[in-house]
Amino acid sequence: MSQTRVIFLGPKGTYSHQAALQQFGTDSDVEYIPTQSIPQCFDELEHDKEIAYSVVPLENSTNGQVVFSYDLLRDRMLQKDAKQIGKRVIPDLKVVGEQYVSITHCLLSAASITSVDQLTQYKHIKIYSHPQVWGQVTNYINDLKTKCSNVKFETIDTSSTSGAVVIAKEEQEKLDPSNKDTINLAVASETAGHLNKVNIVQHAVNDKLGNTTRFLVLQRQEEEAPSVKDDATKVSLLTFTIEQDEPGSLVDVLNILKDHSVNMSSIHSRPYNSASSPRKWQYVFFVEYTMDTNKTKMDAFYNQIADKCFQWCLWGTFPRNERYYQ
Ligand SMILES: O=C(O)C(=O)C[C@]1(C(=O)O)C=C[C@@H](O)C=C1
Repeated sequence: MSQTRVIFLGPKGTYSHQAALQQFGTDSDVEYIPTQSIPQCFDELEHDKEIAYSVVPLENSTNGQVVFSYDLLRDRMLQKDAKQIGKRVIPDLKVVGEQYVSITHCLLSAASITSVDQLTQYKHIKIYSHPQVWGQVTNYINDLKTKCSNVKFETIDTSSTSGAVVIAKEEQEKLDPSNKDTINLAVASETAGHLNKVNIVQHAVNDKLGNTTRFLVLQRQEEEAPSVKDDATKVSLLTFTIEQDEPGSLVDVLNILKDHSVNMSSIHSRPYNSASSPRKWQYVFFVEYTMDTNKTKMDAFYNQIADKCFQWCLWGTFPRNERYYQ
């Protein structure tokens, strides 16, 4: 049986890897292929027909949008050569699922320390992690700085959390084991720590318990989406732009959801600057909503959306993750 190839932000041991495993399981007919960056998770799925799915982070319960992913969706709706039918953009990718991963960050070290108290003996502490993490461990890092007030601190962005463990370990192994000048640490999952055989200096360092990241499962538009139970609650993700100088133009769009008893679950925006417009600062809006497809007249709903938008794109209608919401 041919393997289902799934790409995710690697290396193995990232929270994205965990999300992919939650979605597709550990059967031998699934091949998990790590990528170097979130943009690659979009590009490779679009261009490599051997890849079936991609799993990307979208938002975190502590520090909100993973803007890297939002901007990749935004840019695809706005790109000049996007396939368009009237005002509707038809993207090359669609959303077919979601996963929620409990994010429990650990402080990891390749040096032979096992307690934060031992950090005060160093002159320079370098901590590596994915930029989305810093907003989830702000208080923890500040407390560490207070505890090690005479130590120089440096936080360094990496392409992923488990990638941070690999780099911190490589940097630490360049130093003499007796060195007490610099120590290289990482903030990542316990799994990433075990995979890279490094010490867990401290468990659960995220500021908020229940810290969760939501991931989207992407597929190429033309592929057949996985089957969905008829009674499943379905979520839709819609992006759109409006004539922003028309007062009430955003409300006009949101009123369409209200008029059709569509329940909006989230709204976000991301700025963009269109060279073709005299306006310097515009927004793409992202709304997610659940609807009872037996009650909502879908054609009328989307025709009215089209009337009120400048451009719009339906990224997918996919099953709500029942395990997370039960
Ligand atoms: O670096 C990882 O482990 C990822 O899966 C990326 C990512 C993110 O971009 O938000 C996912 C979950 C965490 O919030 C931290 C990083």
